[in-house]
Amino acid sequence: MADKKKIPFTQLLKEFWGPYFKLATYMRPYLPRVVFGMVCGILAGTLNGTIPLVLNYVGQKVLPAGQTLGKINPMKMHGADAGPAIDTVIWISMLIPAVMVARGIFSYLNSYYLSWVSFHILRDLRSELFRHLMSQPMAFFNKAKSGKLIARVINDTRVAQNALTSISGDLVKEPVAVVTGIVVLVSLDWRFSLTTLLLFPICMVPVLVFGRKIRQAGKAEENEAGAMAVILQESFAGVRVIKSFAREDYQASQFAKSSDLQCRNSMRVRKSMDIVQPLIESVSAFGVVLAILYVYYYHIGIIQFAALCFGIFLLYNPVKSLSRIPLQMQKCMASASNVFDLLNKQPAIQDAPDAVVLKGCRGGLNFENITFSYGSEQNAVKDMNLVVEPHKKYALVGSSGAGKSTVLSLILRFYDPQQGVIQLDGVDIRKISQNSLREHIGVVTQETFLFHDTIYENIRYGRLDATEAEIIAAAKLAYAHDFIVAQPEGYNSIVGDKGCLLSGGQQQRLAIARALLKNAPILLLDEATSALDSESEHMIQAALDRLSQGRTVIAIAHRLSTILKSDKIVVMDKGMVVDAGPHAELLERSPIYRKLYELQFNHDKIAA
Ligand SMILES: Nc1ncnc2c1ncn2[C@@H]1O[C@H](COP(=O)(O)OP(=O)(O)OP(=O)(O)O)[C@@H](O)[C@H]1O
Repeated sequence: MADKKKIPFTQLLKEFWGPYFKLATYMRPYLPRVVFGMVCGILAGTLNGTIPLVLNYVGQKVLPAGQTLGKINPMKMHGADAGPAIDTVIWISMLIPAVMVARGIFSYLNSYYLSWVSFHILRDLRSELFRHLMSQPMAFFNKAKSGKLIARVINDTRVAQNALTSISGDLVKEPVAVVTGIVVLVSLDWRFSLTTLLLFPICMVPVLVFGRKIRQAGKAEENEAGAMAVILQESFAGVRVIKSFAREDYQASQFAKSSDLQCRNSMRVRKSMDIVQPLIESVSAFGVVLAILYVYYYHIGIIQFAALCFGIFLLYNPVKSLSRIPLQMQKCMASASNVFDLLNKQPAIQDAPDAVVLKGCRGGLNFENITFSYGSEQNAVKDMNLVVEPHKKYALVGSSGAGKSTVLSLILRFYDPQQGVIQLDGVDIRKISQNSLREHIGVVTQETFLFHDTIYENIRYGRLDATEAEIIAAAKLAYAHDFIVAQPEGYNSIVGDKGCLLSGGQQQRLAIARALLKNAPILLLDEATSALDSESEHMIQAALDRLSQGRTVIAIAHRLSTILKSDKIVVMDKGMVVDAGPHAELLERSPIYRKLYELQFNHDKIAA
C-alpha cells in the first residue's frame, strides 16, 4: 500500500494560495489606488447595508405613526396625525436619494480604481511573461508548442486578471455590505431577520456542490483553449503544406473536434453556474413564506416591513457576489499557476554574473574539445577542435546530420556544450553577455524569416538605430535596391506573412541587406540548397561576397564557388571534424571529402 504522507497545513496553504498571493504582489506598485478603491468599496458596502435604516427613519418621520400591515386605518391619514409639513417631508425624503447617490458614486469609484489596477497588472504580467519567454533558450522552444505559449500569454493572464479584479472588488465591499445589512436588519427587528435569514446557510449548499464541477470543467475549458490555439497557430503557419497536401478538410475537422470539445466544456461550466442561482432563489422563496407568516402573527408596521423587505432584497446581490468568490478563486488559481509555472522556469542558458559586454572583436574563434548532444545518447558534435582565424573564410562540409548547423548554434550560444570551451578572441563565450555576443555575429540562413511589415522595417531590424540613408545603402550593396524601388510602394511595401509576397531570391537579398546593416565582424552562413534561377543566384552570390568582405565567415557550404573561395574547408562526419584544409589538399588526401565533393558539388562543376 502506498505510504500516505501527511502534507503539512502550511505547505497546503502555500500550494493552494501561493499563485493567488503571488498575483496579488503585482498590486504593490499601485497600492495607493488599491487602498483608495477598497476604501470606496467599504463605504459603498456600508451605505448599501444602511439603506433599510434610512428608509425606516424616513418612513417613521414622514408618514403618520401607527400604521401596521393588516391594521391600516385610512382615517388616521388625515387630521391631527397627518404628519409633518411638506417641506420637511421633502428634506427628510431627500436622504434616500442622497444615500443611493453616495452608494453609487463609491461603488463606481471602487470598480473604476480596482479595474484600473487589474488592467495594469495584466499589462505588466503579459509583458513580463513575454520577456521571460523570449529569454528562454532554443531547447525550450524546440519542445514547447507555440500555440500553447500564445494561449498562456493571452488567455491565462486574462482569466487570472479577470478573476483578480472581481475578487478584489468583492472581497472587501461585499462582506461589509452583508455584515452591515444584517446588523441593520437585526436592529430593526431581530426576530423577523433571524426567521428570514435562517435559510441563508442552506443557500451555500448549491454553491459548494456546483463549485467543484465548475472548477473541473473550467480547467478543461482552459486546456482546450490552449489546444485550439495550437491548431490555429500550426494551421496558419503551415498553410502551404496543408494546401499542397490538400488537407484543408482534415485541418478543419481537427479544429471542429477541438471546437466541439470546447463547446461541451463551456456548456458544463454554464450549466453548473446557471443552476446555482435558481436553486438559491427557490430556497429564498421559502424565506418569503416565513416572512409572510411572521407578519401575519406579529402585525409589524408597514414602514418597518417595507424597510425589512428592502433590506433582505439588498442583501441578495452581496451574498451572490460573495458566493461567487470561491468559484472565481478556483479559476484564478488555475490560470495563475499556469502563468507562474512558466515564469518560474529559469532559462537553462543565462548570462554569468560577471559576464562582460563585448565592445568590438577581431572575430577569432577557438573550439576546444567540444562535445554536445541535444539530449539523446548520440552526440551531435564530438571532440571538436578547430581554430578559426579572424577575417578568414571557412566552409563546413559534411553529409546530412554531420553536425554543421549545430556548430553554428553553438557559436551563437543557442546551446552550451556539455564538454569543452568555445573562445572568442581568447574569451570563453559563456563569460560574454549573450546580447553582446550575438550583436557581433551576423547570420544569413537558407530559410529567410521576414516579418509581416514593410521592406524598410525588415532591413532596419538588422540595426534599429540605422538611418534611412544607411538602410538604402545596405539594400544597394545587397543588390536589392532595384527590385525594392520597382515595388508599388518602394521601401514601404509590405512583404506579406513571412515575406510571401516576394520571391525566394528577393527574400534572401533582404536578409543579406539586414546582415550588412548589422555590420557584425563574424558572419555565419547557411547557404540555400534550393535551386534559384541563375540570375538570382548570381546576384545573391555577389551580395554574399560583399557581405563577407573583411569578416570572419563560417559557411555551411552547398556551392562549389563557396568552397573554392574558402581559406579552409572543414570536413565533418558524425559530429567530428575529420579533416580541414584547402580544397586541392583535401581532394588529394580525404576520401570523405572526395566522396562529398563528387556527390554534392560536382554538378556545380558541370554547370560552371
Ligand atoms: N533540435 C534538435 N533536437 C534534437 N536533435 C537534433 C536537433 N537538431 C539536430 N539534431 C540532431 O543532431 C545531429 C546533427 O544535426 P545538424 O542539424 O547539426 O546536422 P547538419 O550537418 O547541419 O545536417 P543538414 O546538412 O541536414 O542540415 C543530427 O543527428 C540531428 O538529428
